[in-house]
Amino acid sequence: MTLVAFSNFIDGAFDTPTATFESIDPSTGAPWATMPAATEADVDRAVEAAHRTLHSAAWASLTATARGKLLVRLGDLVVANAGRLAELETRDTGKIIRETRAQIAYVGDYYRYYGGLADKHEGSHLPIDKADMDVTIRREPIGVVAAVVPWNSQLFLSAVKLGPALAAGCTVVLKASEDGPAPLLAFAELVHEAGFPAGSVNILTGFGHDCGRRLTSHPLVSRVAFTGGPSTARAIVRNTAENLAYTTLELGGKSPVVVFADADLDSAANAVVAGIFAASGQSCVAGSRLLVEHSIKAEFLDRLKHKAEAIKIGDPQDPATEMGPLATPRQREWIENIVAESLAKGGTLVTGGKRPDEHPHGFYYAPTIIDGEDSALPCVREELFGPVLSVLAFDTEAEALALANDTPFGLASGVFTTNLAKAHRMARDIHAGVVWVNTYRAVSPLVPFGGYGQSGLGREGGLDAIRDYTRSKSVWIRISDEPIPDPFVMR
Ligand SMILES: NC(=O)C1=CN([C@@H]2O[C@H](COP(=O)(O)OP(=O)(O)OC[C@H]3O[C@@H](n4cnc5c(N)ncnc54)[C@H](O)[C@@H]3O)[C@@H](O)[C@H]2O)C=CC1
Ligand SMILES: CN(C=O)/C=C(\CC(=O)O)C(=O)O
Repeated sequence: MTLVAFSNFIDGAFDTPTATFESIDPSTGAPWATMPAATEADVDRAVEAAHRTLHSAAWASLTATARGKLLVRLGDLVVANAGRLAELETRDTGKIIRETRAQIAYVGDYYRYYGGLADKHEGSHLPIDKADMDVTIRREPIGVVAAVVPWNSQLFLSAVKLGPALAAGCTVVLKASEDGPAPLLAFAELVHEAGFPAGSVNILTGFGHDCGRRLTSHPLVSRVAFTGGPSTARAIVRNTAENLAYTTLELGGKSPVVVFADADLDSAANAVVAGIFAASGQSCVAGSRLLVEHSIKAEFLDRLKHKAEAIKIGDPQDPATEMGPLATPRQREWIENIVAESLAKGGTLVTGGKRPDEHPHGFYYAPTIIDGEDSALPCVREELFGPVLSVLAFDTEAEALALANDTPFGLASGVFTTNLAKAHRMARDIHAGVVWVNTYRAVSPLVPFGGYGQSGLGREGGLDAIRDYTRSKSVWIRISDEPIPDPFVMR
């Protein structure tokens, strides 16, 4: 079978790669494409192009309004090409087509949102406490941005970086994950078609230890926007010791979903399924810890077991499929090891815990529920990034809250109750960047997103994200005609 060949997009052109690697279709386990493995020299060319463009007359002459229009155009192109990009993402990552189509069509709204904001983030004029001075604060683009993303939801996770970065007037080098990079390399064609000047957006893929390391430590990079795992985040922070780049980190989670006895249990069960089995659990916000009130535990687990066992597992390109494979064999082995260890240490398997017999090829893993009853079990502590739900029970609201916060992570959470006061108390007291009440896994370009603790640093989405791609310049203008008084004291 002929493999489809992809290229890096550097300085406005698609390169002939010097090194390549094969990309595997997770639903078959067979290679289907060759991807460029960006070398350190490729990274240098991309960063130099971004830096040159940032300081070019062409970029400087693009007003914020004009940049905004380019972003809106890019959003429109993403929507128009959502079907094609979705097929590529599904092929390269195994994420089901139902989800990739819908998610990518919505990604268009992220570019439109930041396009609209491009000429609305303003500097300020200060009511300065000195009569002979006039002080304004300019907000200037921070510089060249290195955006580094993982393999799940790559178009989405790129949009929350590229959108505010370009709106702020930065130029960007975006590194797609070495796992499933096809949709981002195809997205580069749309950047080109939208009319962004050569060098303003560069997109490449390669491995973390050389391409990622060089990019995030490059002396011409001023800003790193990273999404990925906590151990990679530590490596990135060490890399940025070289360039002192301002860095934001969107990391993993072990998000609790708290179901009280007074909840609408049908709705809660659907939300729990959405939280842990959608995207085969490969979501940073996966609701991987179910905390359920003791009095309804048996009934609720029974509902979940039936729903989990009814999930249609299959070809991710089939619109009827509800759960596809995991993205990589490495991911599946990690999950299998943690599940085996958790069962050996006393966890009770409610359902799943194995590769589905009817899918011997590809990296499939069955929807799995483990009744924990011990919050020290590895499946309760570790982020699995897979379709594995751990269940713990509580008797009181205080106990539910303590369990919810019993994790070094703090990305997302869900609370299911019909008691408004209880919902507000839980929303106030849960240590997480997002609390969903009577819903789960809802996102919007308008809403900031990010974690507490080991789940990261900084926020993406929403108005304030643009600010993180700017830095302030304070301009002091003396407006007195009198000569400067005593030169030996601070003004
Ligand atoms: N908070 C959020 O918004 C999200 C967080 N994630 C997290 O991402 C993780 C899963 O994705 P993976 O691809 O396995 O993550 P990963 O951390 O292994 O890789 C992420 C990216 O970092 C690059 N990288 C690896 N080593 C590097 C280095 N030394 N220097 C620079 N770059 C390097 C990789 O090539 C890839 O592009 C999970 O922990 C998940 O929770 C995933 C999606 C969203
Ligand atoms: C990051 N996110 C919300 O802002 C949710 C995602 C993206 C991801 O995990 O990659 C999701 O649930 O898929």
